[in-house]
This record gives sequence, C-alpha cells and structure tokens, in this order.
Amino acid sequence: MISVDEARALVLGLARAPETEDIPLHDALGRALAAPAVARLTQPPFDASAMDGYALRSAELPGPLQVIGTAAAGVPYQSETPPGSAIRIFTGAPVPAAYDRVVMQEIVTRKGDEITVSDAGENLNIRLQGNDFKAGDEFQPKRPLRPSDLALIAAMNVARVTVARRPRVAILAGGDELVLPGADPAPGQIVSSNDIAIAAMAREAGADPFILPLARDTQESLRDRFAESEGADLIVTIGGASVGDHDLIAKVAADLGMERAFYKLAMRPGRPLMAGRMGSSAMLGLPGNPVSAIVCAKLFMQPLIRVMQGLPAGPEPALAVLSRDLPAEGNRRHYLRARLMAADGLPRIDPFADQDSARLWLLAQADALLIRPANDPARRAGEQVEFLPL
Ligand SMILES: Nc1nc2c(c(=O)[nH]1)N[C@H]1C(S)=C(S)[C@@H](COP(=O)(O)OP(=O)(O)OC[C@H]3O[C@@H](n4cnc5c(N)ncnc54)[C@H](O)[C@@H]3O)O[C@H]1N2
Ligand code: MOO
Repeated sequence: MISVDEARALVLGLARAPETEDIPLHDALGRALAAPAVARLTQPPFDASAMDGYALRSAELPGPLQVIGTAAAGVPYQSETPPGSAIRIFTGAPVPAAYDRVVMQEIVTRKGDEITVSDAGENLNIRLQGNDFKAGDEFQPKRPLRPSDLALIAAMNVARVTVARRPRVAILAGGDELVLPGADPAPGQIVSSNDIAIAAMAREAGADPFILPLARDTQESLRDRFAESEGADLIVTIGGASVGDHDLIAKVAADLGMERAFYKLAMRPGRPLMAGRMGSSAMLGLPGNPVSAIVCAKLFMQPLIRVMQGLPAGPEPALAVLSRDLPAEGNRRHYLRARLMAADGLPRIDPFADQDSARLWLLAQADALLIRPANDPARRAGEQVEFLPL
C-alpha cells in the first residue's frame, strides 16, 4: 500500500501538457485560459462621470453656474467650457477636461439654465481613465473562467480566447449486477449510479466525459469497452478493482498493456484504487462502492483533470473544529463523511457515526470530508481538524 500523497503525485504525473484551442469568448465559461487575455484598450477609456448630475469646477462651488450643454454616455460634450459654466452630465459620459468634479443632481437647485449646489461633499464622482485596467494588461486567472471574468475579457475588447482543450474522459462502469436507471432490475441486480456521478464530476472539473455502455463481468466485454475508449485522454473504470473472482479490471488492463503506477493505497474509503497509463491515455481505476468511487474521484480524478488543463490540482483542505470525540485511526488516511455547522470563527464539523462506503443517502447529507491522517491518535471535541468541502 502506498500513501495518499504518493498516489496523488503519481496520478498527477500522468497528465500531459494541455493542448490548446481558440474559442469565442461567449463559449469560455468554465474553461482554463492557456494564454493570457491582453487588454486591447484602457478602461475607462476617458475620465467618466459616475453620477447623473452636473460637471463643474470645484473652485467655483457653490455657484451660481451657467448650464451650457449636455454630455451623455456615448455622446461627449465637445464645445467651450468658459469660467462660471457647468454641463448637464449623465453616468458614463466623458467629463470635459476643464471640469474636475461631478455633483449629483439631487443636491443641485436649477432655475432655468442656472444652478447652485447645496453641499458638494468630498466625492468627485469621476472614474479616472484607466482606473480599472490599461491597454496591454494581461489577465490569466489560475482557475476556470467565471461569468465575471468573461465580462472583464469582453471589456478588454477581446472576442476570442485561447483555452486548454477539455480532456476527453471515457467512463467505463461494469458488473453483471448493473442495469441502467429506469430499467427493471432482475433479482440480484442494482441500478448503476457511479457512472453518472463520475461523469458529472469529470464535467464539473472541466472535462468532456462520455459514458460507455455497461460492461459485463467478462474479459471480452471489458476488452470491447477499452477499445471503445480509444482516443480518450483519460479512461476511468469503476468497480472490478478488488480481489474478487469477478474483479477483472486489473487483469484486462494489464493484458492491454497498462503500465500500472500503483494499485492499493492507504486510504479509507478507496483502498483498491489503481492508476497508470494505457497507450496514449491515462487510466484511473476507481473502486466500485459508490461512496468510495466518488471520494476517490474527488481526490484523484478531478485534480488530474484540472492539471490536464494547466490548472492547480486542488482541492485545498480547510480547518474546522471537531464537534465530538473520535477514536484513534488505523494505518490508512480516513476521509469521513461529515456535516459542517456555522460557528463564530471556524465552522464546527460533525462526522457521521456510520461511514459505510455504499450509502449514497448519507453522502447526500454530508457537506464535507473530515480528513484523519493515518495513525492519528484519538481526538477530543474542540480540537482543530482538516476537511474538504463537498
Ligand atoms: N476480500 C476483500 N474484499 C473486498 C476488499 C478487499 O480488500 N478484500 N475491498 C473492499 C473495498 S474497500 C471495496 S471499495 C470494494 C471495491 O471493490 P471493486 O472495486 O472490485 O468493486 P465491485 O466489487 O465491482 O463493486 C463493489 C460494490 O459496488 C457496487 N457497484 C459497482 N459498480 C457500481 C455502479 N456503477 N453503480 C452502483 N454500484 C456499483 C457493486 O454492486 C458492489 O456492491 O471491494 C470490497 N471487497
Ligand atoms: O473503498 Mo472501500 O469502500 O475502502 O470500503
């Protein structure tokens, strides 16, 4: 058995440098920029009014001042600005260079074309040219693009971006007991749930997943499925990883030339995890128990998919305060399903008493995985522990 950290390093080492593609900005949500977006203009491009009101000279307050024109967003005022003058101005309009301040219309008294200002206060209400960003500024966040990032890149006047190609992930679930959701299970059969979860997790991490038809517990069936996963950047198998007579993944993968990086690690749940390389694809063999598969996907598959896109691996643990005493741990790192509760300072974390790795309903109640190191001594309520948010 190898440690979780050694296994993670080996799994992340399976990633190749990302291929890139050029796409329209409006398709770029959730994508990883592979080259910086470079601002093609300065924002704001001119000193802009932050309010609806009047542009004027601070030195001439409180007036009276003569209103000699209007500036609106997109329609600048381009005439004379003699002493004692002001212009009507609207939010977003360029402020003529002669004026150093905009006063809100709420504090202005206007009679005909003459204004006086009651109490202008401190705020100049002008957004200075370039106060947001300048032409040539480079933007490349180390995370998937968010809607607000798309707004920023659009404002930079950049219409297409260079992103990492989404890794193609083949998902291979199998077992004679499995039927598809919606089918009528025969005696002894259950509904396949892992493939749908693992595909969703792959998509969440930025991949383009495809679920293969369920494999049967025969070497021929598995070989067929591996053949169908040709061209995938990553093949994720689910189940058949353990030591039972029907657990054939390791054998078939080895026959097909898989170079195994490891098999079995010091982790609960998820001991029978395997990883390696098959031809040009990385391969990850997740255990079949549903909670184990999902926990392993969070710890290994999603980080690998992120690294394949040039992103940080994650997830980063956070701190919480233990809500109750816990016994000493064995020689495997334990990820306990737990509930978080808001508190003053750090949140409190309450691990479930039942940690059965087949109970999806319990997993649905959990919002964190409490991390207990291998050989951790007994812990008392009130101690700080690490967790991963779910
Ligand atoms: N003698 C031993 N038995 C087991 C060991 C062991 O070390 N020695 N390890 C246990 C652990 S830990 C786990 S985890 C499981 C994992 O085994 P496999 O990866 O071989 O998974 P399967 O046997 O194929 O299935 C386990 C369990 O999960 C259900 N399953 C499988 N695929 C799906 C799916 N797509 N959707 C829903 N449920 C699925 C399957 O029906 C089984 O109930 O092995 C332990 N045994
Ligand atoms: O991965 Mo198994 O679920 O450790 O019990």
